[in-house]
Amino acid sequence: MKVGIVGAGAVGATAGFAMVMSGAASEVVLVDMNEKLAAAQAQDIAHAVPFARAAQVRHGGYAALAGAGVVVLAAGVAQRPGETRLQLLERNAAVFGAIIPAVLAAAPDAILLVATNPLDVMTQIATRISGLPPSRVIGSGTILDTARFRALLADRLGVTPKSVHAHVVGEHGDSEVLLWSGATVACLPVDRGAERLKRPLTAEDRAAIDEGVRRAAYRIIDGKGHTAFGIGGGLSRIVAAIAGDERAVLTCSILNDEVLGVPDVALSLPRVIGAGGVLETVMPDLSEEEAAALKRSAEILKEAVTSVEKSLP
Ligand SMILES: NC(=O)C1=CN([C@@H]2O[C@H](COP(=O)(O)OP(=O)(O)OC[C@H]3O[C@@H](n4cnc5c(N)ncnc54)[C@H](O)[C@@H]3O)[C@@H](O)[C@H]2O)C=CC1
Ligand SMILES: CC(=O)C(=O)O
Repeated sequence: MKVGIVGAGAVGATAGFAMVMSGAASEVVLVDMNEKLAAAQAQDIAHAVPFARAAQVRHGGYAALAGAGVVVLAAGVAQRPGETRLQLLERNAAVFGAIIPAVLAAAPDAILLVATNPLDVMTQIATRISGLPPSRVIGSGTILDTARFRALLADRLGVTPKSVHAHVVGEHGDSEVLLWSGATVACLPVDRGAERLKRPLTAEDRAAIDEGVRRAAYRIIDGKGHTAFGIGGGLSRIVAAIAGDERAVLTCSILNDEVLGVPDVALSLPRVIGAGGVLETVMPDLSEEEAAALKRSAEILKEAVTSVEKSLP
């Protein structure tokens, strides 16, 4: 599948690299207002193709996106150390107002895959600006936070992350909700599995994992200025699910009609992803505490989107 990427910075370029190395995309086109950067990133990724499956990688203007099945939106500004994702809102909303009409003029049938932060609000804004159905405007959402949760739990339990089934829902950001009640390992609820693995989970372990997931981006940005590898892998995974019509269950963000009484809000829930984009949404069973936290997350996002809606085109 041909994939366009608008925004050839750290996230866009790493996603392109991951798609080429994993074989998720057969063609990658990078577009950026900084054409010199897009050209350099495309060349650099193209030089990895001999080590991967055959793929074409190039840069271009918006017209070069024609025929793309997915266009990743990774343009905009990133957090500075200490800044929250929601603080980026106004600056990145203006960027989407400029780029989405240009993307759709060139690739009207593409699924939009949003990476720009604040992720959920940008997904909602992209849905509104594009006029596409929510199933075709997908935010990477908590696919990254879910990966972080699985990685930290797996490390604590001494197993591979692929053997840990645990999800993060809600905002891709500070109010995200780790679903401990549904987490499993070795066909057992995670607490029982941990005991049988002789690595019981204490309240302190859970708190440390929660903090490790929720604060991961802040810590990485403090150390290296940005995050890119985790999200690059996550975007590539979503593209593979669409390209292969996999019906994979991934935690991604789309505009929901309603979440726990909060209307018209984009946030992440487990979604079935295939050729048409989001094919189904599966509301998980939640403990009372998790339901309250998810509702709070929806309210925070609704407040943020309402604050920026007036200035939208
Ligand atoms: N969804 C997620 O889990 C993650 C999201 N992000 C977000 O991804 C976004 C990109 O982050 P980075 O790649 O680190 O930033 P970056 O600054 O390295 O790249 C952004 C690129 O967007 C381009 N750009 C800006 N305005 C544009 C426009 N109007 N048209 C075309 N190109 C434009 C810039 O020239 C730049 O090359 C940020 O909002 C960041 O917060 C970052 C990590 C994880
Ligand atoms: C920056 C960001 O959103 C992340 O790494 O989670």
